[in-house]
Amino acid sequence: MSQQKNTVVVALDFEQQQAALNLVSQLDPALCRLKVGKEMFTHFGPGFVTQLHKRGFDVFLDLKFHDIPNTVAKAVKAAADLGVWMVNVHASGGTRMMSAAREILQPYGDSKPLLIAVTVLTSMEQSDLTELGIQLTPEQQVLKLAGLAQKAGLDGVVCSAQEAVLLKQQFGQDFCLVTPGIRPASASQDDQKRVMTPAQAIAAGVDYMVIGRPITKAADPLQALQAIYQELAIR
Ligand SMILES: O=c1ccn([C@@H]2O[C@H](COP(=O)(O)O)[C@@H](O)[C@H]2O)c(=O)[nH]1
Repeated sequence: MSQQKNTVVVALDFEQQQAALNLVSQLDPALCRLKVGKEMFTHFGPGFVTQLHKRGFDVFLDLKFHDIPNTVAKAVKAAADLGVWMVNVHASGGTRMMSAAREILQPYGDSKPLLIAVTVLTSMEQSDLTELGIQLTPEQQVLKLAGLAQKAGLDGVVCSAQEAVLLKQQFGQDFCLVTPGIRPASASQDDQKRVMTPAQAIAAGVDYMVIGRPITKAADPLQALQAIYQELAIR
């Protein structure tokens, strides 16, 4: 288990910018990274990301781009120009789309963001795939999409921690696994389906755990984050 990594990425999903900044002011860039998703980016735009950067945080821009290759590549370039630490696209956009996203980042060299592909959303279970006409289990579908992401040269995938052991075996330790759907044992599952506790996720080998509501809706968010690290016994 890594003693160094800043493994928790706090998902900032707030309607009010000030509410998010109030939480951020309690946090430390040495303790966690931050994720900005569709809700806050649609409300507050790149300026919100810049504010987080000015406070010293690494930002995962979780916009899950899914479009034609040219459009996705240009959007990924815009994210790189914004200076984000991590950006993502949907693996179901296909290998050509993912390759275009990777290629446009090449001129950024060492300063390019990690480029990650979303496999099967952690809110989805077998019946959701069946409804879409996909005859594979979530694990099989994740494996298939992760294979496409690796072939396209991406840095890793968003998946459930439930798939982590298999993915690390299949694609190697350097293939980065980013896992939402993390729930401390006492927390509500909310709309997540494929969940694991923080300790289970780390034991399974995930690199970064995305955690939102169990921290952001807690009466004392900093205490909730610290309790997660205590559970992992790495802080
Ligand atoms: O498969 C996915 C991909 C992204 N997410 C995002 O992660 C957070 C999870 O928040 P919680 O409050 O901890 O459920 C949220 O921003 C999602 O958009 C995901 O959950 N699953």
